[in-house]
Amino acid sequence: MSGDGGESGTTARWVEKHSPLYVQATRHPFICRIKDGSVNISAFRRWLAQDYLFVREFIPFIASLLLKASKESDVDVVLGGIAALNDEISWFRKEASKWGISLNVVPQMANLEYCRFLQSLALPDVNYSVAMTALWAIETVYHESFSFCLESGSKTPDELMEACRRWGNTDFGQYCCTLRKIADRCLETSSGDVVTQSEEIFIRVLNFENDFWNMSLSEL
Ligand SMILES: Cc1ncc(CNC=O)c(N)n1
Repeated sequence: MSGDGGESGTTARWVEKHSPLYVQATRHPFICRIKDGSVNISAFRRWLAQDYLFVREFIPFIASLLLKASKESDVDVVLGGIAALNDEISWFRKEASKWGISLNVVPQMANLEYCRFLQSLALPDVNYSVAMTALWAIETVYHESFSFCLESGSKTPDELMEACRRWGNTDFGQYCCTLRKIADRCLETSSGDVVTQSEEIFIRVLNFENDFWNMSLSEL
């Protein structure tokens, strides 16, 4: 991170300021149990089906960012994110069939609420900096969580490695780093009101991610 501004930008200050919440979202018991090999496979199966529904809702949200981006390089980055989702949707279908899971499930409350939040952020009047902060936070929580399961010494079960690599790999980490730089650049020239709104959105994303993991762990 050193030298790329990662320590000094607005987003880095927020991660520091809200670190208990950030750690809760990125080192959740669901993730820790994947990493130590003790995860209940039925929890993983529940997560997979629910996350597929989430990703379906994530597509219109990221498409809304494509419409709002004006800088050519931002358009390229967001377009890359959309292209990756195309591959991701195929992966969910393949993974579901491997596990014998139906993707035609009812969204649970935590998922419904998170998806409703995404829909509200996709509205045309939502500021670009606010929406970009959300995209950075959503992607970064997944990267930080799943890359943790790939660290040496992890006992991540073999059959879960593909999921962990999908969001934990260094290319995805690079994408998150690029999103962070875009968000920081936008926030630098945003009004105080927009900066405040963006920080609130960051906090809400962390809470939604935490609730999503809780939902995946809960016995139903
Ligand atoms: C709940 C949640 N948060 C973030 C991501 C990662 N983004 C796209 O895949 C995800 N799949 N699910």
